[in-house]
Amino acid sequence: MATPNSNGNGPAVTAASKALARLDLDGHDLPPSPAPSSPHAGRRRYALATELVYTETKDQYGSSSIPIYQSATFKQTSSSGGNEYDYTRSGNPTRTHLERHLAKIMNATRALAVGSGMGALDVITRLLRPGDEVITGDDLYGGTNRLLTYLKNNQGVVVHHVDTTNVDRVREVLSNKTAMVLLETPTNPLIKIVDIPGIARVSHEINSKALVIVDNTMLSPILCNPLDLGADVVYESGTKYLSGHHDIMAGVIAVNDPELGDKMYFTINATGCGLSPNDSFLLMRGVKTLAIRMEKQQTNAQRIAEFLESHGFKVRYPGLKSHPQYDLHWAIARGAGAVLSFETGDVAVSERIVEAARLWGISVSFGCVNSLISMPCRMSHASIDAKTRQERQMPEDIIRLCVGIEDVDDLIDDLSRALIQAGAVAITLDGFHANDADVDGAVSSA
Ligand SMILES: Cc1ncc(COP(=O)(O)O)c(C=O)c1O
Ligand SMILES: N[C@@H](CCSC[C@H](N)C(=O)O)C(=O)O
Repeated sequence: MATPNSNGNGPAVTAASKALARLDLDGHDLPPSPAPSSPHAGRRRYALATELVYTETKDQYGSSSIPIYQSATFKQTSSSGGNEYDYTRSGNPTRTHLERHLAKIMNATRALAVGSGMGALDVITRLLRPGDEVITGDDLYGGTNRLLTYLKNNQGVVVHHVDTTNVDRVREVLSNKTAMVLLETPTNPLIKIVDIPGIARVSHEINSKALVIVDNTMLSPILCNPLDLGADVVYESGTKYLSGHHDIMAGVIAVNDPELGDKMYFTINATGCGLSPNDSFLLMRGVKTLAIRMEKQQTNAQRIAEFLESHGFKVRYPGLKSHPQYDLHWAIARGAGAVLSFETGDVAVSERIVEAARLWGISVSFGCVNSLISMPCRMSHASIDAKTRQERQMPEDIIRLCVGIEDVDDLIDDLSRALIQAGAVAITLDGFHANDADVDGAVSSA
């Protein structure tokens, strides 16, 4: 029986609404086979900042934002199925909408959304087989290092940590056993820059089957599209810039090769790590403001990096001309991002600065609207043992700043007060400068 529409002016189930019902939420014709295994990207027509906001949800109510399909299971029209979705582990309309939107902004044909950034790397590394080799950096997010160490110790995977800022170091270990080259740029927390196109070229030349995988968490798609630079797979922690408010955990994978996409979708369905409908909604909402958040965050970060450098601290930030890989960074990215690190030369002083800050929250993570301060060796990278940290030249006193959207003068005032209170600076008639500062010295070697 027909039900009245919202105006009460006649039946809701008209020929037009029946036609609409054959379209999915993005207005695409429903394919005959189940769509969750083959979501396709919308094509980009506008500038990225526009595309971030622009989505079409053509449901029968004209919803402006994607509804949260908070349902584990879906009714079928017959015992053999008939509905596009059957079970949320396998696919959910809110997640599909998000994945299509992400594919569009990541310049991919397919994106997959999972429960965390580490979940994304887990899905990717399940493509590995015992005996496969992975080449990766010697400055990496601690959780990435932990998962790779697990694979090495338990799954028979060989892991080479090399200086990925040098293409020749990667070339030296590439072979027909290389299954993956896993890159992070800028690296977390030393802010080293990696030549994605150079490494992709040499990797594919030496082994056409090697997958070049880029963790794009530090930049996000608004600043870098690794798939356009020769990468085969890009993944990100959606917990960071993509969502932007530290209210969800999420991970995203994007590819252009349909076979790779299908293999990773299989893992997501088989293991049940797909992003929940509610978190898919929140990630979708967050993504829409990515451009404006990043613009403000990196403007603030630039001011703070310049402030610290001008007071004699050794600062690592690709927005500073003193960064030794400044040109390389700007060849692969459209902005410097909002994470920077600096050293004080003394672990106890660093500890006092972090603990004296008020506006800057002492937290791991980054990419959020509020500013954070941390000591990576004790926090985000504590899972890398002290000996390895030392071998990889990770300074124990390094402080990481993850800059948010607050008023930059407030951030600088709070940081200045913390530096003074911690005894990190010598106060002179002209102002203050880092104790024992080599005043010329920003990053002498990254
Ligand atoms: C560079 C980088 N990649 C991946 C991850 C993992 O993301 P998640 O915390 O969402 O699992 C993090 C942080 O956690 C990170 O900093
Ligand atoms: N206890 C966590 C630490 C997460 S660090 C989060 C983020 N990637 C960062 O760099 O701050 C863990 O051990 O994974």
